[in-house]
Amino acid sequence: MRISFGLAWQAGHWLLPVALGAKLLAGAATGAVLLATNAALALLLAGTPTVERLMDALPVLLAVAAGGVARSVLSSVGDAANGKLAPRIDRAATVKLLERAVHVELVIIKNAEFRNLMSAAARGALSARMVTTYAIALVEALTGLIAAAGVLTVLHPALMPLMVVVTVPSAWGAVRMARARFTSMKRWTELQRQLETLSGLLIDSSPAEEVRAHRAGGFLLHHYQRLARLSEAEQARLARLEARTTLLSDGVAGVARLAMYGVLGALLVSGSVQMAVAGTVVIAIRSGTAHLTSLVSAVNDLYEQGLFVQDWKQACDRAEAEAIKGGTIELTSPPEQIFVRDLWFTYPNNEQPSVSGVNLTVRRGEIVALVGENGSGKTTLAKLMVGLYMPQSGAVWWDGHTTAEVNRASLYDHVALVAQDFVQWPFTARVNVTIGRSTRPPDPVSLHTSAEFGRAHEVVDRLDAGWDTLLAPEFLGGTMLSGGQWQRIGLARAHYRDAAVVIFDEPTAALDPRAEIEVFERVSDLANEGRAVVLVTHRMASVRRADRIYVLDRGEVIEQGTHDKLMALNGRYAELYTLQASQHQDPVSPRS
Ligand SMILES: Nc1ncnc2c1ncn2[C@@H]1O[C@H](COP(=O)(O)OP(=O)(O)OP(=O)(O)O)[C@@H](O)[C@H]1O
Repeated sequence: MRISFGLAWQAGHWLLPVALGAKLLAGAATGAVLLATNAALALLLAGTPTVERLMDALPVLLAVAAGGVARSVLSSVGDAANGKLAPRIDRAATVKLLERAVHVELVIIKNAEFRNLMSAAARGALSARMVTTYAIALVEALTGLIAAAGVLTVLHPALMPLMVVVTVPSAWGAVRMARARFTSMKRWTELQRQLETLSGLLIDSSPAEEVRAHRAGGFLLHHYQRLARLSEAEQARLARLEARTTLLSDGVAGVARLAMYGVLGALLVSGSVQMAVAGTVVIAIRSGTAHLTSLVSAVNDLYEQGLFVQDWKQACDRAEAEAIKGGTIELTSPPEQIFVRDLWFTYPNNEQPSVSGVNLTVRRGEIVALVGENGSGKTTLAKLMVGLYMPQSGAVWWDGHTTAEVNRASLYDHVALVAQDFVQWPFTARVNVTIGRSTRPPDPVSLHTSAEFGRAHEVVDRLDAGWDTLLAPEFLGGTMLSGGQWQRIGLARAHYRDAAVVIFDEPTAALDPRAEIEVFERVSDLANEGRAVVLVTHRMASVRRADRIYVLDRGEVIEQGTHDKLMALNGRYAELYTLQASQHQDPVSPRS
């Protein structure tokens, strides 16, 4: 509640005190209505009902009605204030989480444990508004209950215990069911997530080909049915428990109510209480029981949602602690050279380092190629070079400063990235390119040049709305691009970024041969224009023109030099190159 109230204050200032205050007064109004009811009954039941008696009681009856109206108005004011506040809390909590998440170190954001925490936190952000809503309901229920108990005590000291006796069975039933629902919900949530995953696989478009061609649908459906039956069994168990609990608590409450009427009768007969008081007692106990049930359910809901809010808080704190720290040195101009010295890097939870004792240099105007078999550490090394990961030992120097010393935002300003899994933004084609430099207003001239660079104009020319076409088939009016068409957009984006250091990580994997050759020619142009280009690729033919080639094996540089030098060495590079070249040269006889 403390966390949610903090958010509520930030998001809506006086809305929370207004909501709480209104509900508090609504609860107090319940007490006033009960007292007025008692007074009205006393006047009406003082003797045989006559018109005069009714007229005498009229002001008190009007007070009862006014009290009821005031209670409803106050309660509605509370609801309205909360209605305005809740979405604001939602936004405040979600934005806070997203603001922190966007600054978390890359290596942490990819960590599975952190990912779990983040998905729990996303749910927790929504729970923050619910905690406030339940807290407000709790205030109303608690004050209503206190008011009913207070009125009973004022009427006769023996009456308060009567209410306790009558309300305890209902409270017991409510608590028992709340606990059972909470325990069940924890089991049910896991099951529900599995069910959602399975139904997603059956409905979504990306696995659709394999679901059909490999006929995986039956297998998935079978599992869905099995889990759904488990979920049904859990719900049926809960329904049975609820029926038993309600029966028991209602039965005991019925007996308790009988006892209450017995005691009330005895008090009436002994003259300890008046008939009017007895009537008020019945109303007060009913009101008290209703408030108590709301109270128990509000406490339970608060507890349940509170756990999720704690997840949210934990994720926000963790994200803050794991934020990119970086140094204070601002890189105002691009580096002339990047050199890597005795670099070591191990991913969290991995035992083997992915980069071991690497030394390399790349200067502006050069193309440096990283080659090696799958998992040899090429991508990791490239990310270390541009400060996306921080080395555990050794350093990456950008001229005279290490990547650990500089302000990382100022460093990223000089980096363009065409990653293996570059993002297919669910925006228009134009935004998909200009997002490369989203801090500047879109520039049509640069857009045109960059589209030429990536041969993206050929893709855009064929789109119905050209640059304004939405590249997201999942939204209305959106269209779908092929893998190679997307890659062209990705290349244009990296070019549009206009950065001095460009990382190409398998930039042409999905391109047709003609486009691939053209792109590699343009990569050379980028270097000629004075950029430092790091090229990660398995296309051996395209690394021939690199100024230096580094061959990696299990995180280590095992060979380095120009194409000619490495071929003459007749080592791993020569082996990989010859292997790939022979695929195109060896005569192939048709299968008989
Ligand atoms: N996020 C990660 N968490 C843990 N280990 C990782 C992560 N990313 C990569 N690795 C591991 O680091 C090693 C090097 O991976 P990297 O992606 O750098 O290789 P690569 O040479 O680029 O491979 P490929 O040619 O297949 O793209 C691999 O063993 C991989 O399993």
